[in-house]
Amino acid sequence: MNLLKDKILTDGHAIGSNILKVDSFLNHQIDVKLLDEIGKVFYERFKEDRITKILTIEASGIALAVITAQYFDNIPVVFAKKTESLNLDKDLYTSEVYSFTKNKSYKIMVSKKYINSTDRILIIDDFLANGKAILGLKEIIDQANATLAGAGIVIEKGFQEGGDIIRDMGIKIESLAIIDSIEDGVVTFKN
Ligand SMILES: O=P(O)(O)OC[C@H]1O[C@H](OP(=O)(O)OP(=O)(O)O)[C@H](O)[C@@H]1O
Ligand SMILES: O=c1[nH]c(=O)c2nc[nH]c2[nH]1
Repeated sequence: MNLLKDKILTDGHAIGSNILKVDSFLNHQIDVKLLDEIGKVFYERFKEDRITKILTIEASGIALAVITAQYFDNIPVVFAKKTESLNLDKDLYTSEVYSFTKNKSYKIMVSKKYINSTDRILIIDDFLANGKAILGLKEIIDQANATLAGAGIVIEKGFQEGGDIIRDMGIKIESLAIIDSIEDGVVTFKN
């Protein structure tokens, strides 16, 4: 997606050779127009997949999931929670995710009320790095006997292992920008 790649080149910043900082438009301050264009592209890539629900993980995936859902006739968005709270149901699907950016593992939780066996789920997230977030969400989808129809990712870091792991599992992934490398502050793309 050229609009996205141009935005990464103009407004993204490398932190070392592993982290891309895109917090001015994607995961802290949000460029709503860009997100809207991203939502349209995800719809084009998954419109034949009979998606019934979008699943993401808090926090960064939520805005993307909501804007994308509007193009799928306002299907529900469910986001996995990372912290226990009094207003969270007790009957939960859970799994464990290691966060690459936070360097720690946490439990993710989804109420059993919100995913069921007839659902065909589209996972939406801002980044794919080592694939832990997608794998954790897949585990929850599997527990619910629902179907994982695919994953829409805004930025895949192609130099980390997640993309290969997920594709080798036969899961459809659509990444709108795939980064080949980040070297001396310069970002190059694969796609
Ligand atoms: O492929 P992975 O190695 O799982 O990396 C991708 C995940 O990492 C980031 O989440 P983070 O833990 O930084 O939380 P955030 O959504 O609050 O930014 C990002 O939002 C993805 O969910
Ligand atoms: O803002 C981010 N930049 C990254 O490089 C990254 N990798 C996983 N999650 C990420 N989030």
